[in-house]
Amino acid sequence: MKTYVVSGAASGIGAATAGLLREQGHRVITVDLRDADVTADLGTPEGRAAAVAGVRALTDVVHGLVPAAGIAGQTGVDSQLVVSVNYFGAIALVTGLHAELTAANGAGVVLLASNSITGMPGWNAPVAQACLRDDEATARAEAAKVESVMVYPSTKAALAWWARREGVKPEWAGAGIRLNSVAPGATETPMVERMRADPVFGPAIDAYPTATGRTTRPDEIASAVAFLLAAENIVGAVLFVDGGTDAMLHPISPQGWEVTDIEP
Ligand SMILES: NC(=O)c1ccc[n+]([C@@H]2O[C@H](COP(=O)([O-])OP(=O)(O)OC[C@H]3O[C@@H](n4cnc5c(N)ncnc54)[C@H](O)[C@@H]3O)[C@@H](O)[C@H]2O)c1
Repeated sequence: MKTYVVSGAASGIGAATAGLLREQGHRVITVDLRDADVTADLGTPEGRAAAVAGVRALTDVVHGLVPAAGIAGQTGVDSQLVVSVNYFGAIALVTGLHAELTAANGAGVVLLASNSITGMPGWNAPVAQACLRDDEATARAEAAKVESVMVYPSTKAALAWWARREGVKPEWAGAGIRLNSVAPGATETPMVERMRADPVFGPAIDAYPTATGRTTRPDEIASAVAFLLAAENIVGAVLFVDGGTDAMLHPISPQGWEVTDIEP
């Protein structure tokens, strides 16, 4: 039995992930605004500190961490809150639990990115850059200039890039901690229901093509997360789970080479 920490576990993908890990016989410590072992607001520095302290009070060892708490960018949602919850709330859990992850001697971390990182190419770069400099004040200031819908993919691109950049460093890979990301497409959770109800951006949700002809179920994301948690030699991967949307829109791998480069 391993001990996993899942944030955002009160709903959607986090709930499905916590459920699957429990079914597999593991202990799961949940973190959320509500209905969780550790109740904390990951949108504030105080809340993040309380979340880390709350988890530490329950365990000395964390075999895997899934920071799934997040909010969508949509009409009426504060762009700055999207930055603070989605990026800084997730990274604070990972860095704050470094000692407990190291103690596992082979831990996995799976960040929740999004296929919007390639599906919405106009996302705001200054926000992502400030996130990656760990500069929350600038990231929030840049976010305040744009619609939250374009800030959302910035935070998700920054998460995926952080896992690739940091994942190969001695303090993570050398400590046996594998950092990876899952990039879901539209997944049938309360978040996507709220986005569909958005009068401006709602229609876009179901406008993206999929090769499978359907959106993704939360349990399908949970399976991919559980796979990456257990995959012992995968580092810095960005695993798209989106029915083929990314492959259809962009015949370019995350490594930067084009599929046409290797075709005869
Ligand atoms: N559903 C999708 O289509 C989709 C697609 C790509 C990525 N994602 C990502 O997957 C993750 C889970 O999304 P979901 O669809 O399950 O959403 P959801 O709204 O169903 O669940 C999100 C959870 O995060 C929690 N949360 C929100 N703000 C918080 C805060 N400040 N502090 C602590 N907890 C907080 C909520 O209480 C909720 O339980 C998110 O990071 C989201 O961006 C979702």
